[in-house]
Amino acid sequence: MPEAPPDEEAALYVEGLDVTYGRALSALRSVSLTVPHGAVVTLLGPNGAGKTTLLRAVSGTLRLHRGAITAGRIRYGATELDGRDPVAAVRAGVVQVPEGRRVFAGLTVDENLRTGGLGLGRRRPAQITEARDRVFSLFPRLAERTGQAAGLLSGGEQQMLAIGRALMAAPRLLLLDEPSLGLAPQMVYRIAEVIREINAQGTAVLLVEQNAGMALSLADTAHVLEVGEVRLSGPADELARTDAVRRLYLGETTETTETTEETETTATTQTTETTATAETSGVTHTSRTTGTTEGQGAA
Ligand SMILES: Nc1ncnc2c1ncn2[C@@H]1O[C@H](COP(=O)(O)OP(=O)(O)OP(=O)(O)O)[C@@H](O)[C@H]1O
Repeated sequence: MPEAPPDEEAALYVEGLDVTYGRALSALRSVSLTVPHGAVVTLLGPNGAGKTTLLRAVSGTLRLHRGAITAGRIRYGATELDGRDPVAAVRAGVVQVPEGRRVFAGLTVDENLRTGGLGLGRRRPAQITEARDRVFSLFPRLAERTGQAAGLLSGGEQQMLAIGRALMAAPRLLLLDEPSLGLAPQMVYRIAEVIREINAQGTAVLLVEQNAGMALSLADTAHVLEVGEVRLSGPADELARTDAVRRLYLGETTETTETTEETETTATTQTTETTATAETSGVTHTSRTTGTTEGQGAA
């Protein structure tokens, strides 16, 4: 067994990150967060908030989408990640499962899995077998369908395959973009179980999810992104009790709860010049002064 890295060497640090697409579109502003070794961290937020952009920046796939980091930094342990080099991210142990279950429809399950971890260069056959065994123990259905074309799998099975392919690179940090999207409730439950299992085996997870209930039940820490900025951060269970999250992301009609006495910065606050943060019961609200407010519902 390789020696486990010290915690800080297997943690993701995003510091003051700005990302733009093209010349004009600012998608992220001053975003900072950490994914500690072995943790599950979730990003919530409405459509267009910048969640996928953050995952792309970390996985080095920004340039493929004509995006670029214009300020701030990302590092995984000692490795600097610049948003432009997916191979560097994979080599550092950071692998993304993109939204939309992208599998190679014309290739078999086995061939799809073999494309996982290609950026790692030459690996010993034993390492590949070990990675495949891990995938098959998590997803026995894939083991039964190794010779089947991926395009003929159900939506849930394709999602399993997409996650399985990422696991073939033996990531220490897995980036998951909307893994439950469009799946039947039973399959959503299964995917949640799998995420828990992957994490229990020592892989940290940065999870983007529209299904906030599922995401908050899995995560240690949660951040709410709105219009490119982190607006709320804290332990997932505490965030789940705030009025803003209950109303906007968990679909509840809220009355003020016993646990949240603070004035909330809701999803409706926009724009800004100076930043103020207030901490109450572990939840950090980041609000911007001089802002206008305007309704903006959750997706
Ligand atoms: N390739 C691109 N080119 C230009 N603008 C983009 C591109 N990808 C995303 N954007 C814009 O960047 C902003 C953030 O988008 P992003 O997809 O990161 O948000 P999101 O929170 O993941 O939303 P969703 O849940 O809809 O995927 C949006 O305004 C979006 O329109």
